[in-house]
Amino acid sequence: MSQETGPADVRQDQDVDTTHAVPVPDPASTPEQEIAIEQHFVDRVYARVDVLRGEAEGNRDSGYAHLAATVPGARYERDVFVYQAARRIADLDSQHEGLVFGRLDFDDGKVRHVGRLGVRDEEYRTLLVDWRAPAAAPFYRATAVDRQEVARRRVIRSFGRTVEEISDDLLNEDAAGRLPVIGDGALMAALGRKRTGRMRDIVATIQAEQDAAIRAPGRGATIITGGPGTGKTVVALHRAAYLLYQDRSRYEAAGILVVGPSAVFMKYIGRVLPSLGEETAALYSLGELYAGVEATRQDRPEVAAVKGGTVMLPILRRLVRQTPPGAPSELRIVYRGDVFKLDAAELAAARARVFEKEPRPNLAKTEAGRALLVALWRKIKPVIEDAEPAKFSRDVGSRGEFLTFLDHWWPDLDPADVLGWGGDLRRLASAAEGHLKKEAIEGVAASLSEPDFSIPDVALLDELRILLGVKPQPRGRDRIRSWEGIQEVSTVQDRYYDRPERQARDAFYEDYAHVIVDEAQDLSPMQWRMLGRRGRGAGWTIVGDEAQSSWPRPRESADARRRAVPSGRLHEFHLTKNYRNSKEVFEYAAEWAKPRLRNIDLPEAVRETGVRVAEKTVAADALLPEVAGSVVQALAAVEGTVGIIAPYDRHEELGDIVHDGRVTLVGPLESKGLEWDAVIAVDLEAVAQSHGAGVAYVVLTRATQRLTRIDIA
Ligand SMILES: Nc1ncnc2c1ncn2[C@@H]1O[C@H](COP(=O)(O)OP(=O)(O)OP(=O)(O)O)[C@@H](O)[C@H]1O
Repeated sequence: MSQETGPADVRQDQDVDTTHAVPVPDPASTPEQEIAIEQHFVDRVYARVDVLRGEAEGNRDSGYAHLAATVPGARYERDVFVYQAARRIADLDSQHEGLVFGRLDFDDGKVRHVGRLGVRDEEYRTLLVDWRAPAAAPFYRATAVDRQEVARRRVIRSFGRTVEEISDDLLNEDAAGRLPVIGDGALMAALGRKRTGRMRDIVATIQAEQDAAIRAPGRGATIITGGPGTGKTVVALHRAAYLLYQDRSRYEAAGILVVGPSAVFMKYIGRVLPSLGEETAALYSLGELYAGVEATRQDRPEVAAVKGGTVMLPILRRLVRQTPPGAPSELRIVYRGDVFKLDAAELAAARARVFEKEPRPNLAKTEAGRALLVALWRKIKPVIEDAEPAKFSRDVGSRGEFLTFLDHWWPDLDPADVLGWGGDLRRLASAAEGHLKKEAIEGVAASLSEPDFSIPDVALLDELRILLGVKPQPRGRDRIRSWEGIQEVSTVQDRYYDRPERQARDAFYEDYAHVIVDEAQDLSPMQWRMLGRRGRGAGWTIVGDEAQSSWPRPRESADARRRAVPSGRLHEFHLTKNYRNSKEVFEYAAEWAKPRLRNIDLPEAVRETGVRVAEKTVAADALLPEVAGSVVQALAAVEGTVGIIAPYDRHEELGDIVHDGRVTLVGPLESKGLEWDAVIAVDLEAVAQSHGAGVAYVVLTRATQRLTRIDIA
């Protein structure tokens, strides 16, 4: 299928009529009657979608392309089906979230329904407007002050194909006698729902300030800031879906990269885009952006602070130039009856000459062979006066023993091996001389000698890939699927949740059209460099909250960010309402954080629960029973998830109490971006001491309903 016949054909714009007729409303109608009215409409949409699905299934077998080219109108059918229905309906069905979720009643009596995708009726008139279309904007933007001719906004909540609930918002008071108003606020209902451990889309309740950020232009850099729980993550994901809708051919062909802090976080957000009917973005955590590595280990904060800094650049450059372990220290050859040798110092000098010509060792093998021959020639020439350089080079340069020596002396280097050299204290000390203090060298060497890579190591590996000149691996076919027909639909879910499939492109792919960075305040300069490489020509969406930062040198990071993100137009948005925490939880967190964090950006929490934060202090040996008891209480008090956030050195001790599927135990850094209905925050002062007050503030702002803080006496 060609991109040209893509979604632009099925976009609904303001210049076409996107409203449709409905029975005249009865202001005295009951909730049940109103639900029945919406159910009737929802049934009609699904019936239409089923027809399209059936037709497409038939068409697939009888030569789709041919049909599309010859039958008038068939192109439209094909587009609707292949680009929208086939890709999305299976997802939407299995999400149990309604295809139709919104309705606008205008002052003139016309009605527009808004849904997860656009659907037209038999006569190609709009039945349902895609939420991303301009015609859907009033659903999110209209307010009592700026009504945009909207009299009533209705949120329709369904389970699968069944309408369950309606919630109305009357914007035009004068319409009260004409329109029924049902329900009490879709937003509050959504915020109060139990959490399942997977982030949900917010398509039915996007707020106006969020909508503006979602619909910002794709090019240039969009910066979204806001305190905890203001919806930065969820907005960034809706933005990805919006960009795909806006310019599908561009964003699908070149790709959108979404980067978040940890694998746990990527799993948490992994369902949002499919539930919006999109699954072609590549979702990577910072520990996964080097192909073949899935780092989840955190370094100790002081080690991470060194590894993430640009101080690593000169150190890596020196490391790359070191003699590889196991390289021979002497070259001997026999030429015309005489023995000639290059000793360790001469070999080192030859190595240095190679680097003068080509700094990337993996691209310098020919140069390395040449340097050895030149060094040998300098010895041979005075001894064998009639020797000819060209003949000498040919003879010696093609000998098996010479080539074998070259292979050992100048092996192809793998970034993982070279980074591993840093685990050798002597080697690292030599590379880091003049750049790092002794304790820092020892800490980094100890961490690099671990058997697995840590998250900060991934940016170092990526830097080494460039410094070494690693040849690009044959990339194979991009894992973007071609969506030629209906077969694709049956396994969308299976494949999506199969981890590698959320990574629609390989980790080294560098030509993204858009890069979305979440929790950007935590990116180290080395991580910015790694991301910058992947989005040289991209638009960027950068989302974060400085107060929640765990990176100790924000200026250095800001500088690296400026270099990574191409200069261009800047679009800035600031979100002001906290939708996650109850007022009680957030006020507690804010009071704790205010004296400890500068320039803190405090949003307003919109929801009250009446449940105050519980504080307990226990002796160290009583920690386990206290946490266990709090977990039991929390499980009884909330319907959804319970999170224990504890310093890493407590995990072994506390691991035993995690039996219930609703309970998770995470470290402070993994809690970033996540949320639970109830949170048990263990030893907050220790968290603040080792990771900084910003991370402790993160811990305090993860609970939607209940927070228990357990300190150690
Ligand atoms: N308009 C909305 N309608 C319903 N729920 C919303 C809305 N906006 C945000 N939420 C919910 O609020 C919670 C917080 O959102 P999100 O995680 O995106 O915030 P954040 O700003 O990234 O938070 P943090 O910086 O603390 O990690 C989520 O459960 C999200 O679904």
